[in-house]
Amino acid sequence: MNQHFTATTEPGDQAATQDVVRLVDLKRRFGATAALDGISLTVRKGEILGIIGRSGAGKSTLIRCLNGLERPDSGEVFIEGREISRLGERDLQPLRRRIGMIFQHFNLLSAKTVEDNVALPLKIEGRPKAERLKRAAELLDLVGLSEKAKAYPASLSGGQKQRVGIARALAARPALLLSDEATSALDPETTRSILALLKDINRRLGLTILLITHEMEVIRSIADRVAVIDAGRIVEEGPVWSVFADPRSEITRSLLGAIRPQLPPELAARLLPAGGTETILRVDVAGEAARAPLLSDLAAAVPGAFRLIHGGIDHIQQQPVGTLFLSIPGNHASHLAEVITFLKSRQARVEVLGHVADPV
Ligand SMILES: Nc1ncnc2c1ncn2[C@@H]1O[C@H](COP(=O)(O)OP(=O)(O)OP(=O)(O)O)[C@@H](O)[C@H]1O
Repeated sequence: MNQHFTATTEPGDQAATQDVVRLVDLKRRFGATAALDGISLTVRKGEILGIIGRSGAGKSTLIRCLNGLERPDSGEVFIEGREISRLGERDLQPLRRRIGMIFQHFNLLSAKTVEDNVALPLKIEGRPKAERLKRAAELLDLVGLSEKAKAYPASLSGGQKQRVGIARALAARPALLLSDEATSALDPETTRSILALLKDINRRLGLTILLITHEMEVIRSIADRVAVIDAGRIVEEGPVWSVFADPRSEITRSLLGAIRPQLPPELAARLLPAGGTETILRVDVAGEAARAPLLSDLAAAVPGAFRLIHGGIDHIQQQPVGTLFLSIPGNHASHLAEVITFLKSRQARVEVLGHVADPV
């Protein structure tokens, strides 16, 4: 497994007791398929952890192990420090309430009003009606839907339905909000507003969120850390900005796909494997390397022209992350080697993409 940073918590220390979820070497097979093949992972209090993987990677099996609907063949599932994977139904029920869930298709009850949907978890807990209605009103205010309290789900837009879903998931004051592809059925603008709401609730209430998704854009918008799973294993894990800046596994690169900066197609089509009069470099920078005046320093350090032909610096989690595409004119191996050595000395990652016959 590629580890972008090492865990700093030791069992028993203060930070470890702050873990809302801890999975230890979780395994679950279905016949010949290893749906979970040794997953170890923690969700720390107050953080947003994203789990991303392609279809069949093991995400649903992981969720079912978390809420006790599936028993792992081996390994442990701790929720707020309590191991749940061998508990019976009766002991599981109160622990399940510690996890609020939101779903792709909202799962609202169509015959109940918005406020009754939101209050449902409290009704199941046997809370008095006055308390349920007060809490539902507070939560509808939190998600910006107070005026819809008496409406029925059918009269709401997808985004409004998901806001109701979020309010309902929070009703019983869970320790963890588990979002299972919660924006996958929404258009991009509604997705942005739901993600902004989740981030806002995370900041204001310190709510811990586990986001399960197959979309990197979702991870990029709000997650603090990301774990990439494939074939039941974690193939890469780290702070979102660092995984975006330096994806180590092929699966992560492929999931990043179009949201990783690329050379424009018309330029990419002109690339030759050898020869040509200019060399095209891809230069990836992040963190300190992206804050430094890299290009002016390059110009000062290595005589000879270069041109910036595409790219720029973006920000993920307040960290600069960027990709610059440079054209190095002339076909002098020693000059090119000097440019590359300089860029690498500044912690940039450099890739020779190819050569072009005519100036870009
Ligand atoms: N009950 C089951 N019986 C047999 N095979 C199963 C069962 N549940 C899951 N699997 C297999 O385990 C693997 C992981 O499935 P899982 O549903 O956890 O993946 P996923 O990442 O949630 O996929 P998707 O995004 O498509 O929902 C898949 O190969 C799947 O076919």
